[in-house]
Amino acid sequence: MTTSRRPAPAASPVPAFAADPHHVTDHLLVGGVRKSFGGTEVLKGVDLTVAQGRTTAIVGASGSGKTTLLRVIAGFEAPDAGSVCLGGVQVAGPSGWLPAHRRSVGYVAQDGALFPHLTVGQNIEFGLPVRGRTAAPRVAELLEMVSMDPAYARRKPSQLSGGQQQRVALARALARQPQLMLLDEPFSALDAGLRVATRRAVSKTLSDAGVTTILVTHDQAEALSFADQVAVMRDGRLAQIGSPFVVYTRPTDRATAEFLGDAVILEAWMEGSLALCSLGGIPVRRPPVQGRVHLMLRPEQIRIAEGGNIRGRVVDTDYFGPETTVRIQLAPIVVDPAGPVDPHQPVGGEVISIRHWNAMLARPGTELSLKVVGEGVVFPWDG
Ligand SMILES: Nc1ncnc2c1ncn2[C@@H]1O[C@H](COP(=O)(O)OP(=O)(O)OP(=O)(O)O)[C@@H](O)[C@H]1O
Repeated sequence: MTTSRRPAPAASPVPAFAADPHHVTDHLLVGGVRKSFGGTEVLKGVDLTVAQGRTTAIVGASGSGKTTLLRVIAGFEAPDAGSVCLGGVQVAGPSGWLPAHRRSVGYVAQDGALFPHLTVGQNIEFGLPVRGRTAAPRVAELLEMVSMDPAYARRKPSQLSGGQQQRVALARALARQPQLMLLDEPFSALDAGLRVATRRAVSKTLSDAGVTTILVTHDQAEALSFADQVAVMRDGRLAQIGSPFVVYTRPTDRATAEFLGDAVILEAWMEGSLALCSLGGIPVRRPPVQGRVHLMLRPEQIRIAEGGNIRGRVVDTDYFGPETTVRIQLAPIVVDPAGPVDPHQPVGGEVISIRHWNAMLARPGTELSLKVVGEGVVFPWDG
């Protein structure tokens, strides 16, 4: 997130027009959007579709272009190329431009950006058609929606914590009853417990109201739990778009796999639909290549199991309360010296990380047997 961003000039007075009628259930269509700042291309051709009333999380490393994309959708920046359609109307692009205030879009910035001279109540009223006493019940309702006591309405933003300010910013955005809500890391200032509770409350409020929502976040777990669809942004492009389950279990490349959570990555030899590696033959659905590959499994797919046919020894552990990360060195694979020589035979010995609930079970040096559940994903070998 950068701080000094000026609103985009109205690109042209050309009126917005109705787009392709086949896309009526798609609330938001972003097509081929490019945006540069001072010769640096920040968005390099972004395509994104969000269905009416659904929630998309855009996740990606700092500086990958998430906020810029949100600002283009909101109308605070004009794209250099490509288009944005909202509810079948082109609001940015070669054939139309609608300024931000006419897009029925709510936007909650990373820093909340409340008006410091107004009270909390007046900040929220800003989005309401009524003011003062008439607005009070609705202000109270909106504060409750973001888990705040209505008594806060009389305070100034400077008398609130960062997390409370963020929740007031959400309430102010909700007051306008936008059809599309853009949330730029709105929960990042909240502590862990409040963060989960506020996220649930906001998600429920928005989905009950049928508001299409886009959430930008750094937090992979937040993206996976909040959204119907996750879009992974990397270096100005969306590297993968899919359901949380699909992007987590079937990432399209190694960088996406590692960004979305812990991954066990092993050298393997792909033969048909089996990846042969130090963990045995792991089934892979629709492998993109044969031969030498990187195999990816999630740590929770590797279980400590009595009688499991993979042997390993605990190297060390990291205790996290409900679970412990256990680093295990896989046993070297013993090859029959009298048997045929197979150059693709795995050799074992790699160190992998798995998770286990019982920290006591996994003291360093303990010998364990393991088994793998489910399928792996493979990526072409890149050395
Ligand atoms: N108005 C601007 N002028 C110049 N450069 C900008 C402007 N807005 C964004 N950038 C640059 O574009 C790049 C992407 O910024 P952006 O804020 O979109 O990333 P982000 O993925 O949201 O990052 P973060 O997660 O840290 O907020 C950064 O290098 C940033 O410095």
